[in-house]
Amino acid sequence: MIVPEAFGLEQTLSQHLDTLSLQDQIAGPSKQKSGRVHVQHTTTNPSFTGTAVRDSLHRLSVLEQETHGAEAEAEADDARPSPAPQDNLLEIVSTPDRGLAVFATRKVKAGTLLLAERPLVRLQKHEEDDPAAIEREFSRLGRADQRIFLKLFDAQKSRMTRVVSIYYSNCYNLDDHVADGGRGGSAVGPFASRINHGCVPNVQFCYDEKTDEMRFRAVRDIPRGKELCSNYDKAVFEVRTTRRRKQQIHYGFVCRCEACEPKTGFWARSDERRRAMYEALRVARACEKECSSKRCPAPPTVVVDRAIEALVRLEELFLKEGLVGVPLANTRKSLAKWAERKYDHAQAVKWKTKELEVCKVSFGSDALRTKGVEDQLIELSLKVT
Ligand SMILES: C[S@@+](CC[C@H](N)C(=O)[O-])C[C@H]1O[C@@H](n2cnc3c(N)ncnc32)[C@H](O)[C@@H]1O
Repeated sequence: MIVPEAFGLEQTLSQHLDTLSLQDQIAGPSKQKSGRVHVQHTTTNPSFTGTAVRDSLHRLSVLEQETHGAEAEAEADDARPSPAPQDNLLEIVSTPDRGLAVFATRKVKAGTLLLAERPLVRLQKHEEDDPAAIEREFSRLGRADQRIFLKLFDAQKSRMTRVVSIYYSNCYNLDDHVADGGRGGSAVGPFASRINHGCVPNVQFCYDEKTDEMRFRAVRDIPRGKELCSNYDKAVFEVRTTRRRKQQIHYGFVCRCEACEPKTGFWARSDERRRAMYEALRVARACEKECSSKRCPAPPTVVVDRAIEALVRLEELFLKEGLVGVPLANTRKSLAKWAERKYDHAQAVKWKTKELEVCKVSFGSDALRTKGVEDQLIELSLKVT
């Protein structure tokens, strides 16, 4: 995910999301630093369609068992531990129009941990803007890892070194996944870097600070042969033309997912749903502003009810559109907060329980956020008479 904040990009409605506690939606590789890079859609990947590409991936998680080469064995020293998913759930395939892509080799259930890998390169928050820091971390890699890194996607060809450009083309933001005072920053993972963007993502990124692992879980059931996609953008409520403009400017590609190039009546109405999401967010945001004003110590019932109505609508829209990961969790979190403001603890428990369900699926039971939600649920339950 990446770090629009860290790379000085426009905030637009993500500011609204902050207030609504919807801030940690972003989940994809970083946008290129605005003003510094002219991103063009180029691919250095081979374009042989439908061929599993395993040459550069011998040390990567899910393919590890079947692809250990002598060289990898020799250099596998500085070695990341084998990731949690041990069987070959995923494969990397070259596509004609979007470079390499990750596919499920068999049906997986929502909540399945698909990938867990330690970063090749990770930077602290204060270093992300510093090309010398990226070069330094790269130079500390073993030769095999350097080769893997240099084969990753490079979104641009000029103005910054290849190593720096590859870092910005593939890094995920870690800030939302660390405890206060934690290290945050961003990281590039060898396998994670091959996951493409989709506007209706089926995987959710999460970083585990304890194990230093980048993890991806299925947020819905994924059929065999389906591509895994994460959402690179926070702004899930934008319509396809806006998304496209941003994708072209910041990443240099045009998404052709079901929401961007609808082939059914249902997906043809995606923009309608996203406009309605935007409107619901706008109303909830206005209520938040009203309630946080100093002149309004206790929120009027009418405002609370308006906010809840808007957020319930938003929740329905997310479910309908299939945005069932972080956006849904954050909406339920906001609903629990508004129910509490109304002293309706039973409703607050209901929404917190629903938030917890999504967190377990999207982040896993041991994730920081999931554990935090569990604690909040216990506290809330004590208030229910
Ligand atoms: C982090 S890389 C993802 C893996 C990449 N396809 C590769 O070959 O390594 C990000 C780049 O992949 C391509 N990409 C990602 N999602 C895409 C999509 N939905 N449609 C077209 N290209 C996409 C873009 O070139 C983007 O800048």
